[in-house]
Amino acid sequence: MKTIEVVAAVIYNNGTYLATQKGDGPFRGQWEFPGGKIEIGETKQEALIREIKEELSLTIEVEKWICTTEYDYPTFHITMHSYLCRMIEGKPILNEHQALKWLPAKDLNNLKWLPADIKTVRLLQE
Ligand SMILES: Nc1nc2c([nH]c(=O)n2[C@H]2C[C@H](O)[C@@H](COP(=O)(O)OP(=O)(O)OP(=O)(O)O)O2)c(=O)[nH]1
Repeated sequence: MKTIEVVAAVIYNNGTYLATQKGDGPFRGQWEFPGGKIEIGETKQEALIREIKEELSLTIEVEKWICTTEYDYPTFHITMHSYLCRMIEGKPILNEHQALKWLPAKDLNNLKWLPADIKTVRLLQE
C-alpha cells in the first residue's frame, strides 16, 4: 500500500483550536487540522508553514510536536505529524476548505473528524 507523510497544524488562539472542513475530494465534509503532504527537500516545519499559507493565508509559528499517527485508509497508509502552532499574522481565509471553526478542546468531539485525527483530538482533551 502507498504511504503518504502529512503534517497537520493545531493552531490555537484565545483558548480555542482551529478545525477546517474538507472541500472537494473523497473526504468531503469531514473535519481535519489544516496541513498537507511534505514535499521533497522540505522539513516538517517548512511544509506546515507553506501549507497554512496556501490553504488559509495565515502565518504561523510551529511551537511543539504533539504526536505522530499511523493510520490505514482503504487505499493508502498515512503517517501524520501533528504540531501545536501559534498564529502570528493574518485571519484565516478559506482558500481550499468549505468551513472553519474555532473550538475549545471540550467541543472538538462534536465534529466528524478524519479517522487519522482522533488521536490528536484526544490528546488535546487530556
Ligand atoms: N491536511 C490534513 N490531511 C489529513 C488530516 N488527516 C488525514 O487523514 N489527512 C489526510 C487527508 C489527505 O488524504 C492527506 C493530506 O493530503 P492533502 O491533499 O491535504 O495534501 P496536499 O495539500 O499536499 O495535497 P495535494 O497537493 O496532493 O493536493 O492526509 C489532517 O488532519 N490534515
